[in-house]
Amino acid sequence: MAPEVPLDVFASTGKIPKLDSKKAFVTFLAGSGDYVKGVVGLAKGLRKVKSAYPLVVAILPDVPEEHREILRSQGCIVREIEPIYPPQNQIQFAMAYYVINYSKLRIWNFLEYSKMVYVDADIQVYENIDHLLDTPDGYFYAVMDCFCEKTWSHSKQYSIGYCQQCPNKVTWPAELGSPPPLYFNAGFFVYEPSKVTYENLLQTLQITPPTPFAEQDFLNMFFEKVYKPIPLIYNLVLAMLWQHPENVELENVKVVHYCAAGSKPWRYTGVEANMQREDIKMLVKKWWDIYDDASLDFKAQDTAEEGTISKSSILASLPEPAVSYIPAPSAA
Ligand SMILES: O=c1ccn([C@@H]2O[C@H](COP(=O)(O)OP(=O)(O)O[C@H]3O[C@H](CO)[C@H](O)[C@H](O)[C@H]3O)[C@@H](O)[C@H]2O)c(=O)[nH]1
Ligand SMILES: O[C@H]1[C@H](O)[C@@H](O)[C@H](O)[C@@H](O)[C@H]1O
Repeated sequence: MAPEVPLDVFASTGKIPKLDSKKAFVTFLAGSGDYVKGVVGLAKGLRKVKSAYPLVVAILPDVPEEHREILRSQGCIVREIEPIYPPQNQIQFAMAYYVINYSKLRIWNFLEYSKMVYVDADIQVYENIDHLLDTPDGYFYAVMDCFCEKTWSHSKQYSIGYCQQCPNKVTWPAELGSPPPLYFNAGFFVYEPSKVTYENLLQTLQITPPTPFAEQDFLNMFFEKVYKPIPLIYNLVLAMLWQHPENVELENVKVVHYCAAGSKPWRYTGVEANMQREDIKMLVKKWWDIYDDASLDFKAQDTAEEGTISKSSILASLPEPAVSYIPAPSAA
C-alpha cells in the first residue's frame, strides 16, 4: 500500500506565500442549475482563508451568461471549455449526470498554469491550503475514497463490505487476487497541466469504456502509478463521519466535500439519511455563513497590489473563445 504523504510535508510555514501567477485553484461548472452557488461559496471561502491564488472556473457552454457574470463579479477567472464525452455504451453511471464530468479532463490543457488544485463546486475550503501548490511535481495527489455508501453498490468492494479506509475489518479475500489499487475521490486533487498528459488522457479515453464513477474511475486508472494519497483533512467526504468516525478528527479538517446524498448546502432539507446529525448541521451552517458573508464578496482591489493589475482581473475581462455548443445533461 502506497504510504500517505505525511502531513508535515505540507505544513504551512505561517508566512503568506508570494503570489505565483503560474499556480491556481480550478473548479468545474456545468448547466444552468444551482451549482453556481457552490462556486460562489468556494470563491468566498478561498478569499476568507486568504489564498494567494485565483480561482479558475472551467465552464461548459450551457452555463448561462448571468451565471458567468456572477462568477466574474466574484473575482473568478471564467474559462469556457468544450464538453468531452466517453465512448458510447450502455453503462449506468452511479448518478446519470456524471457523464458530463469527463469534461473535467480539459483542465489538463490549461497550459498557462504549471500547477493547479482542482476543487469540486460542492467543496468548501476552511483553512488555507496554498501549500499544496508547492508539492513536488510528477505526482497526482488526492484523498482516498470510501466505498461504504449505496452509490458504490455496483462494486465488489461494497458487496463484500471491504473498504480501503479500514482494510483490516473485512480483508480482501485471497481468492479474488490482490486487493484493488488505492482509489481516490476525484472531487479534489493536485496536478500539473501538460500538453502531453492532456493528449494522452483524451486518446486513452477513446479506448476506455465508461464505468459507474465516470471520470473518477478513469483518472484512478490513468494515474494509478503516480497517485500519492494525502490526508483526509484535504477532502473530507462527509460519509466518513458515519462510516469511519475513527479516522476523522473534524477539528483538523481543512476541506469539506458535501457529496453525501442530501448534503449540498444550497439544497439541504435535512430529510435524507444522516442529515440530522449535529456535525452535518454544523457543517451546512458553516458553509452558509461564508456564502452569506457580504464582506467576502470580491472587491477589485483584492487582486490589485501596489498599482498593478493582477493577472486574474486581466484574464477575467478577456472575451471567451467561441466554441461549438453540445448540450450536456443536467444534474438531478
Ligand atoms: O449539474 C451539475 C453537476 C455537477 N457539476 C460539477 O461537477 C462536480 C461533480 O458533481 P457532484 O459534486 O454532484 O458529484 P459527486 O461529488 O457526487 O461526485 C464524485 O464523483 C464524480 C464522478 O463523476 C466526480 O468525480 C466528482 O468530482 C466526485 O466528487 C460538481 O461539484 C460541480 O463542480 C455542475 O457544475 N453542474
Ligand atoms: O467518490 C464517491 C462520490 O463522491 C459520491 O458522490 C459519493 O456518493 C460516494 O460515497 C463517494 O465514494
